[in-house]
Amino acid sequence: MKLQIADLEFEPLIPYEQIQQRVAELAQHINTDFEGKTPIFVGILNGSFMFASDLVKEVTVPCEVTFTKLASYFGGLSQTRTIRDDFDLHVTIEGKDVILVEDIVDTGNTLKYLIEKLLVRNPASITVCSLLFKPDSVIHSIEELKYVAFQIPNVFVVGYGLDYQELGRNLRGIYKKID
Ligand SMILES: O=P(O)(O)OC[C@H]1O[C@H](OP(=O)(O)OP(=O)(O)O)[C@H](O)[C@@H]1O
Ligand SMILES: Nc1nc2[nH]cnc2c(=O)[nH]1
Repeated sequence: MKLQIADLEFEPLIPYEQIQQRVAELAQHINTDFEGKTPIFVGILNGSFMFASDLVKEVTVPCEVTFTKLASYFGGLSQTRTIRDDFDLHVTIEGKDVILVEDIVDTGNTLKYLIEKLLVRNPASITVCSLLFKPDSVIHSIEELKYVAFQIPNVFVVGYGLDYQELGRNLRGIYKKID
């Protein structure tokens, strides 16, 4: 089933059921790895809102949940050089185990920026959990990236929180751009 979003066509890549299954598996890993701890999940808005919501529902260790907002694609297909820091974390992370929740790691630029910013606040640890990872696109490798639901090729995707021109975030599955 093809999908038109603004001027581009997309086709299905990952169905909703498969996403739910992998999200539950990642949460199980987190439950095991963070047993006895109280991590703080930090969702990176906008793209991570749906993933963060589904992920924390499967988490059974006590945890905090908060969000920060960064943007650099501004609805387009490729990254601009500027990272816009829309809103910062307003909770202290000193001494806490931070789990950053991303929808996608592409060049790694967003996470590099955010991790450098948060490290000076002296968290106990920083770990990254991302729904999608494009290994062929990485410019900055992120050693904190421990949990990945799906590795995908270097294609532009929308759905399940991800947008094209701010559209498509509400789609249940993930769709890839048709060339
Ligand atoms: O690894 P990178 O190349 O930095 O790309 C990943 C970032 O790009 C997207 O954000 P975007 O700027 O599109 O903002 P949004 O989450 O509000 O859609 C996505 O949510 C990641 O934060
Ligand atoms: N919507 C969307 N945002 C991105 N940010 C980095 N890569 C992507 C992508 O493939 N799709």
